[in-house]
Amino acid sequence: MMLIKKRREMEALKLWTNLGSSLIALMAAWTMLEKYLPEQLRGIFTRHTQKLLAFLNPYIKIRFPELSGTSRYRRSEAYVTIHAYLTAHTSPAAKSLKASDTSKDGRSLVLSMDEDEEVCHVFRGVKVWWASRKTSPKAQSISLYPEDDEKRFYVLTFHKRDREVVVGEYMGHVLGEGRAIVAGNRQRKLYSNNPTRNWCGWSSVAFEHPASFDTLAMPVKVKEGIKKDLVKFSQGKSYYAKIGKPWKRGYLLYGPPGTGKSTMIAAIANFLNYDIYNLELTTVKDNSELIKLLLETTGKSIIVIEDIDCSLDLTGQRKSEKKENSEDDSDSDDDSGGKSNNIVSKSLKEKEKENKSDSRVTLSGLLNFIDGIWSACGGERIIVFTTNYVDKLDPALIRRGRMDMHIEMSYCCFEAFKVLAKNYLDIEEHSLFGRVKELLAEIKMTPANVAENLLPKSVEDSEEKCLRNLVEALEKVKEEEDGKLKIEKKEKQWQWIKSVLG
Ligand SMILES: Nc1ncnc2c1ncn2[C@@H]1O[C@H](COP(=O)(O)OP(=O)(O)OP(=O)(O)O)[C@@H](O)[C@H]1O
Ligand SMILES: [Mg+2]
Repeated sequence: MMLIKKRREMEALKLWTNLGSSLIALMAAWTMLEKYLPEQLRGIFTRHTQKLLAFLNPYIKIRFPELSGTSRYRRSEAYVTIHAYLTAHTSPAAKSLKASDTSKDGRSLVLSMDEDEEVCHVFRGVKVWWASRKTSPKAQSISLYPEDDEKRFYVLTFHKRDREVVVGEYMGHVLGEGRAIVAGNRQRKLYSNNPTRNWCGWSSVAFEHPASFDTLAMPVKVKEGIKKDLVKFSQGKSYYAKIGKPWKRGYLLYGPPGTGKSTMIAAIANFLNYDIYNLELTTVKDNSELIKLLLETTGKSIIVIEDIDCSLDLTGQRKSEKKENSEDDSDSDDDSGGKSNNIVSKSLKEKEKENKSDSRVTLSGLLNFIDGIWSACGGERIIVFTTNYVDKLDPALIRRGRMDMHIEMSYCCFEAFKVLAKNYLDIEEHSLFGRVKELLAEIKMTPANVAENLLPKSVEDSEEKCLRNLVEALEKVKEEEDGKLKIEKKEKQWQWIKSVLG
């Protein structure tokens, strides 16, 4: 694609535009005059004037307003995409530029076309002109935020004989490339649902977690399997459409605390370049609020419910207790029918949260959220549940098809330790590795614990020192466990003697 800007052509275009404007002025004068003309003459004259205008001006204009028609504050996707495309392609040609510091790293300047700047592009021999414009607020109106009242838009002008190429191929090219640029520049976000008194919705911060699959300590085979599954999913738009399934996938991550479940979520988000919506179920009022939150999420995102086993009390028992407390507090969204409402049997953590939660979200509401009709809106979403107690979850919640992948995050094995040693100490081999391997085969230590022992505690700490710290910690755990085993053995022997002696 060639980029050129020819003054003469622009001037010719302006001439046509000016001519058009003069005719429009004439039309305006005519509108005033036509009141005084007889009815029959009025129609004829108007028709002919419009034909003359179309004949004299062979150019077609398409306007792309910044704000979409449906919402005053929502930027139109077409405008954003075109802006990205023009910013990438226009800067060398345009003479009047606007600088902003919104590049992804926040360090370099981004130059884009300034308002009232125009550029000419040639696409497959067809010339088009892009102009950046804005309309200012009416002089009489007073606004606290005058900038908000300015309406920006792009205007695309082309000859009517090129209409087919421009509207079809050229716009396809601009939107396709623009979307790719927007995706590449996108600052990913971490959303959380923070209800205030009158408002329930998502608030966001920039997502900057550095975790990746390379830094994740777990067996390579498992990691590769997950990566392949994610790639297949993210490229599966047409496949999902073909098999008639909403384009989403459920992951259940389970395992003891400190085995990397949350870290895995961050690694997935970084791997796929997705946003994260961290859903705190205990603050969701009821099932309809849950659906509302779902509908507000965008595609290319991961919806996370951490510690699903203690996020909510959905037990039938509690439900009836609640009803006793407030008879008229019936939940119209609770359409669970005969379905079991026992998501989990109560855990300690869950009991702790019990008093804090005013949520009336039910299991059926949650199932509806995961794969009801609404769940198909938006597409390209991954839903992740994490739990420390997978056995306590209701099988309906985690059955295949809902939670497609069940991934166990477990204690640190030697393979996982090697990843941590590479990350934390930048070493791949050491004489102490053999001892670490022996110990890890015998005792259970979480990756979080291993990582903490490997972390240098001062600038003087060498790799050797950190590895020794780990070996000492592992040996200490082994001693404790051996001691416990001895006591248990003695206890059993004592019980046996007691039973023999009667
Ligand atoms: N598999 C792992 N690979 C790399 N680092 C890990 C891994 N597991 C734990 N860590 C380290 O331990 C810290 C805690 O891990 P993380 O929060 O991911 O655990 P978790 O399984 O989510 O725990 P919880 O069940 O308590 O939420 C992380 O910040 C990370 O540094
Ligand atoms: Mg966690």
